[in-house]
Amino acid sequence: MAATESPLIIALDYPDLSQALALADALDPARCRVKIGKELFTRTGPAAIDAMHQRGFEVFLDLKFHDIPNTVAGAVEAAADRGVWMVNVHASGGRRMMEASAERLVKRGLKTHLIAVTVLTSMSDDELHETGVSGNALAQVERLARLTQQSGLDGVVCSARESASIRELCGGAFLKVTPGIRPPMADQGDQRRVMTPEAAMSAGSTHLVIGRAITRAADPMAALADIERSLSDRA
Ligand SMILES: O=c1ccn([C@@H]2O[C@H](COP(=O)(O)O)[C@@H](O)[C@H]2O)c(=O)[nH]1
Repeated sequence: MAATESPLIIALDYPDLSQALALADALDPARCRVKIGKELFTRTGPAAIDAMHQRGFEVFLDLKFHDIPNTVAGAVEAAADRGVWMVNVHASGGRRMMEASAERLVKRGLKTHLIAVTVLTSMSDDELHETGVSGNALAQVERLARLTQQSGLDGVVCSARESASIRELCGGAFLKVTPGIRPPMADQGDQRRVMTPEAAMSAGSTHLVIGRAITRAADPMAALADIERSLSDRA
């Protein structure tokens, strides 16, 4: 499997494998990675991962594990044994959960990147307050990013609006994987903390997760090409 230099990760949020494969077969693993999330994985199980690997893609398995330390460490190990490039947990699961997961990968010599979700990009400050968090999203993302780094993980999932702060706080090598990416004029949908691809890269995101802006476009490959062009114009 060839590693790509591209920051783009395409979210394959489909209800069946055939739709995911139809897009994957049009994509080039040298130009992007793919993300398998809860919907596709719950429908297909590991078959989706294996199918993407057979096509040469590096896979981000986005199952956002959140459970007791022993359970999450076992799930992370199982994902890494499947050969995925990246897997994630919820940072709000706490230090012991994240440490147990990171230590399990080190103990087994598994190279899968382990990152933690801070505050979902669909959440506004008001929605966050409803869950009992008193500060705003930025303050909570910063708190959880610091905890994630101290726990030995490789980076976080955050919105691109927080990337510059997290770069400042945790350094450039710490991964900032940012969903909530919307090209100019694109429908925001259920996302609340969004940014354009160019602005996200300028803010310090290391990877951009893009789903519906490509998968629901009338011409997904043209939508991808537009995004790539916007990023190369910026460089
Ligand atoms: O905070 C988060 C964490 C994960 N996601 C996932 O990213 C994609 C985004 O899809 P779009 O269609 O581009 O909005 C999706 O798979 C989410 O599960 C996120 O959006 N926010």
